[in-house]
Amino acid sequence: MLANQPLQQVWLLSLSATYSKSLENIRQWLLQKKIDGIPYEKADCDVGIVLLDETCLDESAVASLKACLEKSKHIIAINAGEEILPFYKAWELLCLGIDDILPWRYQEHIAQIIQNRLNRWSIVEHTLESDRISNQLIGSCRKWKKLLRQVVEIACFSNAPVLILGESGTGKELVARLIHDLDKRPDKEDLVLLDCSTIVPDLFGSEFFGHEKGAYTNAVSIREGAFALANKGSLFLDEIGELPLNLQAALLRVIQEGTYKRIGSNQWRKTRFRLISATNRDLVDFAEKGSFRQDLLFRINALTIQLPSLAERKEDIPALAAHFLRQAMNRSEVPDIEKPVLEYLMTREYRGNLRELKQLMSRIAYRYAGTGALTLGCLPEIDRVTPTRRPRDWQNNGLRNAIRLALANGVGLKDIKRSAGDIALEMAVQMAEGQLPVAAKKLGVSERLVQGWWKEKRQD
Ligand SMILES: Nc1ncnc2c1ncn2[C@@H]1O[C@H](COP(=O)(O)OP(=O)(O)OP(=O)(O)O)[C@@H](O)[C@H]1O
Repeated sequence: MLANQPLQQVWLLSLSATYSKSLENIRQWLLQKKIDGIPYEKADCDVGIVLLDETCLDESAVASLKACLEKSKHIIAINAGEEILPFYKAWELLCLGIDDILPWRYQEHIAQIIQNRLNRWSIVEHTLESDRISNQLIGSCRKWKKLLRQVVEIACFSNAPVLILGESGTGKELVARLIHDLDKRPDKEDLVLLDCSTIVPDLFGSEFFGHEKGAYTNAVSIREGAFALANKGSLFLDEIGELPLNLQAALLRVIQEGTYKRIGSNQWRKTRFRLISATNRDLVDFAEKGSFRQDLLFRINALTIQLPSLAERKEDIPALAAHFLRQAMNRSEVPDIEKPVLEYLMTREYRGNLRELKQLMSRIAYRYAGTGALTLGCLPEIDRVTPTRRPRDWQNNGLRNAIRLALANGVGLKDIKRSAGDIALEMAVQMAEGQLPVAAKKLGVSERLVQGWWKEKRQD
């Protein structure tokens, strides 16, 4: 039974030296409560319980917390102080990635809350290791793993409508299918998929509601619509942002009440499905401009999942490339990908995200000569970076998106310049395999500058 398997280990840490005594008391107390996994004290395990008080959130405490977050999948903070944490401090902790902040004052509930959280996370972690996920949803970067945890938790523990956001080709349909597959309803039926961008307006009613015989000239027999077909299962409305305004109103009632009438019938019918919607549009902006109904938006996004673009998870490109190559070659063993090809794959722009990488890998597979590693020669003409294309294109290579995101988050020009410089230095050193003079040459700067930067970085 998954639920009975504890997470591997739970460790405890005090962020304040003055709290080490209280930490020991709390540890003893948790031990008495026989919570699974406690007491391990290694700092590189699944769950951390961090003891803090409101006075100890200084720079060094935040740095320790960040280090803990690097090592653990989940962190619960126990606030041992007398006072409730001020909102801005609690918010700071949540933004850092802390899962929950429990006030020690509510001691009678803490053990049960921790145990419940551990049980839930245990199920999530074991599900993440299943073949269904590890063989089909490739990626191991922190951002992707965190997102998958969120998806699994939603799928296993909630029936609320889910809205999946993300650029085209980021895996929205794949995630929708995963949510349906992991849904634990005992009487679960099928997933019904409707692409809202392809529905002909005249057929909209029939597609969603179904029709009676004779309802239209061509309605020669009864037709079940998507609401009936999705009963007890899930309804996936892909590209929901493309649904015309007049058609959005018709969706409201069935989503809210679970009742609908077939076209040409006066009889109310019941349906019960999990609604999953997806879009690459900014629906909040659409709603503000009046092209998407605000009330529909509230109903479809009880839970929101934001998928990262491929540019935001570059570390996953080698694993994804190998996965798509395996699919394209239709075999489990695939050739090694030579370093220059990997470098090309890592630095290239992917406007179509994972779908574009997938297509590229099938083009590369097609050119593979059948033996040895994949070399640059396997790149089709169309994918080759020519010197004339490079200068014009390099800025589009995710940089514009990154700057847009930085500005939207209030990051100023000074920090943008510093970060861009740091990244350029880091990459050049990486590409030069640690040889600082070579990196300096690549960057067109003095060796002294690179050495100075390197020294500073190592001190950090
Ligand atoms: N994490 C992943 N691991 C492996 N394959 C993936 C992953 N994410 C997406 N893919 C593959 O990438 C392709 C695009 O994914 P999908 O169709 O789910 O994207 P989408 O966001 O729904 O696209 P669109 O918005 O254009 O409909 C599919 O072939 C899918 O199998």
